[in-house]
Amino acid sequence: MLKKSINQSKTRQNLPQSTPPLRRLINYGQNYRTQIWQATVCSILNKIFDLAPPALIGAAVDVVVQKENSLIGKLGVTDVFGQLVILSILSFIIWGLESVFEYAYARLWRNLAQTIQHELRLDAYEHLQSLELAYFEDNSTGGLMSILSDDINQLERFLDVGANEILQVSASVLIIGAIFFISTPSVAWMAMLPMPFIIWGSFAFQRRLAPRYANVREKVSLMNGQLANNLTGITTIKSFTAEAYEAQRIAAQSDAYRQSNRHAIALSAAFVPLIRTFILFGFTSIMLYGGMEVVAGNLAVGTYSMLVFITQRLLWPLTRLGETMDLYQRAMASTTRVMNLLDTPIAMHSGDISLPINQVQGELVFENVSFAYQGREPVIQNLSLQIPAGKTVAIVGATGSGKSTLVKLLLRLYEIEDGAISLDNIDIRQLQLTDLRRAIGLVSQDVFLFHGTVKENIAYGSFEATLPEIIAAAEIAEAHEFISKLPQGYDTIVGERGQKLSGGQQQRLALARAILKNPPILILDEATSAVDNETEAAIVRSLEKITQNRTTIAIAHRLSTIRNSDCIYVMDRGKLVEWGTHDELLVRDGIYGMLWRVQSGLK
Ligand SMILES: Nc1ncnc2c1ncn2[C@@H]1O[C@H](COP(=O)(O)OP(=O)(O)OP(=O)(O)O)[C@@H](O)[C@H]1O
Repeated sequence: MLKKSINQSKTRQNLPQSTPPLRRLINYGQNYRTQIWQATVCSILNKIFDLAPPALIGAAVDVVVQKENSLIGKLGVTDVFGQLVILSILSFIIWGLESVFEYAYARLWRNLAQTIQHELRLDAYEHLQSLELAYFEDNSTGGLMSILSDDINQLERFLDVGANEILQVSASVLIIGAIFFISTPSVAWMAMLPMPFIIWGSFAFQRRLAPRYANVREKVSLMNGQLANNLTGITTIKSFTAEAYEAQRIAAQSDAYRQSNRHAIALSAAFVPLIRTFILFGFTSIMLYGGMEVVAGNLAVGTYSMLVFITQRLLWPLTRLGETMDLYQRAMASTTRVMNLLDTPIAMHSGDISLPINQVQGELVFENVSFAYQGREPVIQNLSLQIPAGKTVAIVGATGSGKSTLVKLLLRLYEIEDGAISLDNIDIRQLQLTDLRRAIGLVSQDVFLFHGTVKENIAYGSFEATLPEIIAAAEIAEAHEFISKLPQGYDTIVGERGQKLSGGQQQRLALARAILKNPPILILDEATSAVDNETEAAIVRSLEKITQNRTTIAIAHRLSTIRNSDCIYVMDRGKLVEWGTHDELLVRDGIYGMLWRVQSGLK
């Protein structure tokens, strides 16, 4: 299924963002052309059979008034009862077919709506996952959530009923218009008179409603952003007793949403009454003029009653156009947002060179690397560093000096501006992204645990791992003991973001996760900062075994944990200022020497 949707997104062409949303949607839906045609045919056939009863009523009146001279009578059945029997049989057939096609179109449209919303959500999610981190920094989680859920649901609602409604109203107008012009050309123009006004009115409404609904979607997104942020930060809200303040902020966002909806409702509610006025004009004209024509003997009674019925069938459904238009406009506002997401270009492209994990040696070279976050001062400047395969190096330096940024550049979470980073002499931009990232195990400063069990969280990324392997990794990370004491051991649920565990416990699970991944390159970014000194010492001891013959980069503020590294690099404001072993750096007596003295209490 995943593969299918990837292929589907490949077959559609990217249209410019200025393209009308409906065209963008049709372009997206080209893979469903067959289903759309089938559903369209069923909708139209259903409408045709739905329009037949007025003709039957007209024929029945014709039979009882004209008797053997009726239309059916002229076909050869002179007996009135026989004529009525024929009409009854016809009614059965017509109503039966109408029901069959109603079932068919409802099933087809509704399933199509489900399929398109499912595929669109998957496509949008997969695309979102491929976007670079900077995109997520510029867009709120809540806002993106509202695109993936609300906006896509809005589209589903329109496809569910709206598309059929538009088709059937159009079919009614065409069929009934044709009947009118064929049967009674003299009064046909009267029934058609309101049409140009209705069409003009609909377009005028659409134009004015579109920006109002775009505004509604924008406000929903802002409100969801705020809600998601507050739910994530609920502990902070409580600890700062900011509940009233936050409730007020949500009230303001919710009110802005309400106001934007009011603005849209003010216009959309006026649509139906306005259309009704036009319709009334057409309906009463037919009734008056047609009636007078019957009295004058220019029009048959049967034709007259059919005309009155059919005018009503033609014009009244147009009042429903208001609701459909509403659904349509909302859906188009949502389509624009979903399509904009789908058309956001992927800035980070994978290279072509494959480097299977079992062939990685682990030699890393940074060569004159420079980097700045978007719109910020440079964070890394002209930095060069070489890590031989299998060695352990440490990076230390003041907070904000760019250590974590270096790791993000190595993982290609951001693209460097200048210079080059290579793994085993291959520029990482030429490597397949998945191969590069599979080769690296990262325990980052901010641990993220998923809602699920301890076991699942350790095995995240190593989905095939067996329980003994998971336990072995947990033992190295000094996590086995506390896990065993949890109520359900390895099956204990950790809660969203791991909130049912302490900071140190979360960190050890993340460490176990990286150890289980068994990558040729291991990066420990403050991996033990949240555990006590004793546990940290135990972890460092067990890590010493597993970091042998594995390229390891350790970032740490507590220098005692990295003193045995093969080389220690000291960073200061984006540059490497000192490097060497622990002893060499102490002799040098620079920044490292000073930091060491402070931490070991010598000064
Ligand atoms: N996503 C980002 N967008 C903009 N600026 C950023 C971003 N991430 C980090 N920075 C900035 O880049 C600089 C380096 O950050 P980095 O996280 O690399 O420092 P660090 O040395 O790892 O610090 P610490 O020891 O506190 O973890 C900081 O000034 C920070 O404000």
